Amino acid sequence: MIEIKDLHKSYKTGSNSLHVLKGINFSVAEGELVSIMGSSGSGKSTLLNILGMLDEADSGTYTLDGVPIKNLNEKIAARYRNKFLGFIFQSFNLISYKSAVDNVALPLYYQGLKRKERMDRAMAYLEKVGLTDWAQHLPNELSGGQKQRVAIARALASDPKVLLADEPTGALDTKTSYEVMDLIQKINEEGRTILIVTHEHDIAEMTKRIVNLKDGVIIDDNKVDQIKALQYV
Ligand SMILES: Nc1ncnc2c1ncn2[C@@H]1O[C@H](COP(=O)(O)OP(=O)(O)OP(=O)(O)O)[C@@H](O)[C@H]1O
Repeated sequence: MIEIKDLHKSYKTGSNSLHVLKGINFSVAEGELVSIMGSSGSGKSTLLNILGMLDEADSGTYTLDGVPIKNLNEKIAARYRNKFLGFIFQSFNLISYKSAVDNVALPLYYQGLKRKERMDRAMAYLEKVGLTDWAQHLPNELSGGQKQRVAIARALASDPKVLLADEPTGALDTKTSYEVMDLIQKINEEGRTILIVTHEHDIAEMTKRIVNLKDGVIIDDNKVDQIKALQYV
């Protein structure tokens, strides 16, 4: 589903250049649930932004569902992004003056769906995340966990092949974080490929594979089952 080879990325600030990704190689098969871990500044968000086609690498290759992502014009890139990728953010990024159902339905408007179809689909995804009764509420009437559920429903509504989540539990308390991760696991079990950036070990251990970044390189990449088995040796 995802294949990246020898990816490099630097940021230029004035006369300085900061080499953030220094030759990243990894692939993610369809249906995987992967977390990307690493300390602050290790390049996690930079990598996720490139995977999300929100930014481009300086060199290396990125192939998404067999399609090389490079030098696509903005229109084609946007179409690919909408078709293949769904995004979940730490701060939910809901539109404050729109109800839960309208937030979920909004991306479907840009896909050209008619109002009734948008609303039916948005309600179906709200039901999936357990928020049918909250459809008409505004974001500020919802708890953090509920807001993230709305954001997950919105990400799913356009039926992307891959979900990319940047610290999806970063703004939530522990109990709510686990509930959101339970939902993410359920969505993954239905076959959706999911990548999560997190700096929390217990959250990463609720995925199936942990990729560890340090100073712009992958220092280890292991299945969670194997990590857990080793903890008991
Ligand atoms: N647009 C930018 N311009 C300049 N430097 C940047 C830019 N974005 C990120 N950086 C720098 O690149 C490095 C990696 O940032 P990145 O956000 O990818 O790290 P991270 O692992 O996600 O960190 P955190 O856990 O704190 O979010 C940091 O030193 C950061 O300051």
